[in-house]
Amino acid sequence: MNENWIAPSILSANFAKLGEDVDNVLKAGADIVHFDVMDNHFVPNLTIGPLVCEALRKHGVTAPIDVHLMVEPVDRIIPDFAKAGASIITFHPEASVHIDRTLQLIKDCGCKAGLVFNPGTPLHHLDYVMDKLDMILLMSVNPGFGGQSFIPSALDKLRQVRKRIDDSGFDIRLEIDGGVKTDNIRAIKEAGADTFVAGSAIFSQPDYKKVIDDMRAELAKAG
Ligand SMILES: O=C(CO)[C@@H](O)[C@H](O)COP(=O)(O)O
Ligand SMILES: [Fe+2]
Repeated sequence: MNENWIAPSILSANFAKLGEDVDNVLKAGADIVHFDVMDNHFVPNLTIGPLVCEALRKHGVTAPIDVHLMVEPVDRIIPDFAKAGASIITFHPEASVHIDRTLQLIKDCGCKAGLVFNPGTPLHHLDYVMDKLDMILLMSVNPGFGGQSFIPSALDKLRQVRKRIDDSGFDIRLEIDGGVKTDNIRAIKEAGADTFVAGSAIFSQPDYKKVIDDMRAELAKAG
């Protein structure tokens, strides 16, 4: 796999032809599929669940599926997503009463596990669980919708988390989600991210390959 993962958010894909759209974005060079799950309770929007994840697997999608849970409570739905073919499952600490238990549940189900931080969520939730994390996802918009603008304070937060990961010595991906575009991806990489969710930036364009190639070219310039 590439060192930098491009993760198209299928929230901005065409749901009327989702399998085909996911095939096309993977063919265009995407590394993983970012799968946004919203419950109209934890966030003000309603999207897709395990049945759609399973349908993508049955359709033939073999790339990792990165399930971003924006639901509360989280534990009940985790085994269903694992059975449906999820590879990575991330959740927000506000949505779980026992984050260590939820992380362990994800791992016991055979998936990689991660925590998601909203722009205003402090990082202390990382304090005692670094050894259980495969991914840390920082939101650079408030969750619920695609197509929002990148919140600049996420860059400083990325730098802080990059240091925490490097100091820990654990192998943890650092993912950024919200408002990622060709013109800011380099600064985001330089702040420490290695996994880049992009929804509207990719799916709003007719040529997915051009956007992904342009993003990789920007990433290659990062110092
Ligand atoms: O989790 C979310 C929104 O809650 C994201 O994954 C968005 O879907 C990203 O979309 P863009 O900001 O890239 O359009
Ligand atoms: Fe997301």
